[in-house]
Amino acid sequence: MQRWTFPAFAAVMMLLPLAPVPDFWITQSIYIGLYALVALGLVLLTGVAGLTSFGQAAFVGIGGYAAAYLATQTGLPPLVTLAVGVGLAVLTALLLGALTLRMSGHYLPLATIAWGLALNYAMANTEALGKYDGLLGIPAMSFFGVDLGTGRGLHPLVWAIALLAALGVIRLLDSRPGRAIRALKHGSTMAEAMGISTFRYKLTAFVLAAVLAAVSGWLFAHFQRSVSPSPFGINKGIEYLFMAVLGGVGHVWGAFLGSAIVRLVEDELQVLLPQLLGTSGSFEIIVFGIVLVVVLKFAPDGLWSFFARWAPTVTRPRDWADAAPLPQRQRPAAGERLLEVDAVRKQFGGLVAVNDVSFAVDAGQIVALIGPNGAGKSTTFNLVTGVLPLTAGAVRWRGQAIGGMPSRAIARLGISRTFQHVKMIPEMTVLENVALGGYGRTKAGVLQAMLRLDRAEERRLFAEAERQLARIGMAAQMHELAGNLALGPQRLMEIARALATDPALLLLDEPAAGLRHHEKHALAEVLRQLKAEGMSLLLVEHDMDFVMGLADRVVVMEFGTRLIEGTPAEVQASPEVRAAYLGTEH
Ligand SMILES: Nc1ncnc2c1ncn2[C@@H]1O[C@H](COP(=O)(O)OP(=O)(O)OP(=O)(O)O)[C@@H](O)[C@H]1O
Repeated sequence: MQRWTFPAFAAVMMLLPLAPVPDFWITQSIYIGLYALVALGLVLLTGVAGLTSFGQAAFVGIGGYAAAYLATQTGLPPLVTLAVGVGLAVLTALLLGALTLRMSGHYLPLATIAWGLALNYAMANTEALGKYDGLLGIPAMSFFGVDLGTGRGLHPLVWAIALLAALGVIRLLDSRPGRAIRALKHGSTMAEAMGISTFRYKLTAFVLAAVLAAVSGWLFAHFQRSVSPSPFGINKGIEYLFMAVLGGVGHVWGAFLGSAIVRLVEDELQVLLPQLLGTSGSFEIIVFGIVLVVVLKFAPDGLWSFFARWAPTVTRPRDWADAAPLPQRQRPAAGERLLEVDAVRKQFGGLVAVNDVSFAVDAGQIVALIGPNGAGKSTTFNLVTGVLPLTAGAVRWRGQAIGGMPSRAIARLGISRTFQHVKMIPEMTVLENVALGGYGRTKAGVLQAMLRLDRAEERRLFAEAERQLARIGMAAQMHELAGNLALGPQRLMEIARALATDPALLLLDEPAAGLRHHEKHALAEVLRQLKAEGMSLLLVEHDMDFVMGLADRVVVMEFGTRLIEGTPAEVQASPEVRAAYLGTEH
C-alpha cells in the first residue's frame, strides 16, 4: 500500500464522528470495526497459518463477559477489565491450543466447534454471568474526560484499535516469526528442518487471534453496555469465518472488506427479505450461504483480490547492503568424524525400507548415496534429519546420539537439507524463502516484529539470504515469487536456503534433478567450492556422471540395504553395482 493510503484511511475513520454522518452509519461503522478485529485474527489463523476455527465468537465472549462482570460487580476501570479479559483469553487459548492444535485435517475445525459450543454453553448457564439474560448496566467508558459512552465517542477508539491491529499483523507477516507462521500452511517438514517449532507458531497464531477477538468483545460490551450469550455462539463463529473468507482470508484488508459487506448487506437483507417473502425469519442466512458458495467457486481468494489488483504494492527496498554478517558456527576440523549412521533400520509395517545401513561422513568430504528407485535413500535422509523416527540403530553427530531428536533440534546442530520434492512457500519471494533458512541464527519475536524493533536483524538476515543466493548464481531472481520459478532454480533456491542455516553438513536430495546441462555444471562447481570451504556434503543423486565427478565416497543402496561403499572408481568397477543398475544377475 502506498505511504499515504493507510494514514489517510485512519484519519477518515478517526474524524468520521465529527462529520455530519447519521448515527446509524456511525453504528454500522463501529460494528464493522468490531467484526474486522475478529476476522483479522482469522486471517492470521486460517488464511495465513491454515488453521480453521469456527469458535472465535467464544473468545469475543470471554472479552465481553470479563468487561461486563468486572465493571458491574467490582467497578474496576476499563483498562483493568481489558487486561483481565485478554489474560483470560490467552490462558484459554493456550489450554485449548495445547489440546487441539496438534490435530490435523478436519479434526481441528471439529474441535473448534466443540469448544466454541462448550464455552458458549458455560456463559449461558453461569449464575454469576446472568445465564441467558446476560449482564446489563455496564457503565460508559471515559478516557481523560472524553465520554466514550456514545457511538460517536467510541468510534475513534474502535477504529484506532482495529487499524493498529491491522498494522501489527502486516508488520508481523513481514518478519522472522511472520515467515514462520506463513510456512505453517505448507506442512511442518520443511519449517521444522529450518529449525522452526511449528507447534509453537500454531499456538502463537491461535493466541493472537484469541486476543484480537477478546479485545473486540471488550469494545462490544462497552458499546452495547450489556452482554448476553447469543452474540458469542457458534452461529456467530461461523459468521466471522464467513466474513474472513468472503473478504479474502489471506489478506489483512480482506477482513475489513468482508466485515463491511456482511454487516451492511445483512442489515439490508434483514429488512428486505421478510418484506419480499411476506413472512418473518432470518432469511439472510440462506442468502449468505449461497453467496459463500459462489464466492468460493469464482473467487476463492475472496473479494479483496479484485481490489488488491489496483492496490499499489511495495517491494522490499534493498536496504541491507552494509548490514553486518550473521554469526557463523565454528567449522569442524578437516577429517573430523561428523556423521555416523550405525545400522539404522526403518520399517513401514511389513516393509523394511532401510535395513541396517551404516556409513559415515567426515568433515570436508562429499559422500554420495546412490541406488535404484525405492532403494531407501530418501528414507535414510529422513532418518538422519529426524523427519522419521528410527526403528532401530543409531545416528551420531560429532559423537552425540541424535536419533529420536526432533528435526528442528538436529537442524540447529548444523545439519541442513533439501528435499526430493521441493518444499517451499510459493507465495513468498525467493529471498524470503531463503531467509527462512536463517531462522535459527536470528531471534526477533512477535512483539519486536509488530513494533518494528527487528529491522536491524532483518537486514542482516536478508544480506545473508542474498549472499547465499549469489553463491549459487540466483541473486538476480531474489524478488521473484518462488512459485513462479522453474524446477531447476527451485532446487537451487532450496540449496541456498539450506546454506543460510550455516550448516556443517549439507544433505542434498537429488540436487541435479531437473537442471539443464550447464546448470548441473554450475551446481557441481558450487558444491566443489563448498567442499573447498570445509563444508561436508551427503547427496542422493541419480545422475552418475554428476556423482562420480564429485564424490569422495559413494554408498550404493539396493532394496534398503547397503550394497557396497567405496571410492567412485571402486564403485564403478563393481559388478554388483552394475547388476543393480542394469538389472543383471549377481
Ligand atoms: N512413509 C512411508 N510409508 C510407507 N512406505 C514408505 C514410506 N516412505 C517410503 N516408503 C517405501 O520405502 C521404500 C524406500 O523409499 P525411498 O523413497 O527411501 O527410496 P529412494 O531410494 O529414495 O527412491 P527414489 O529415488 O525413488 O526416491 C519404498 O519402497 C517406498 O515405497
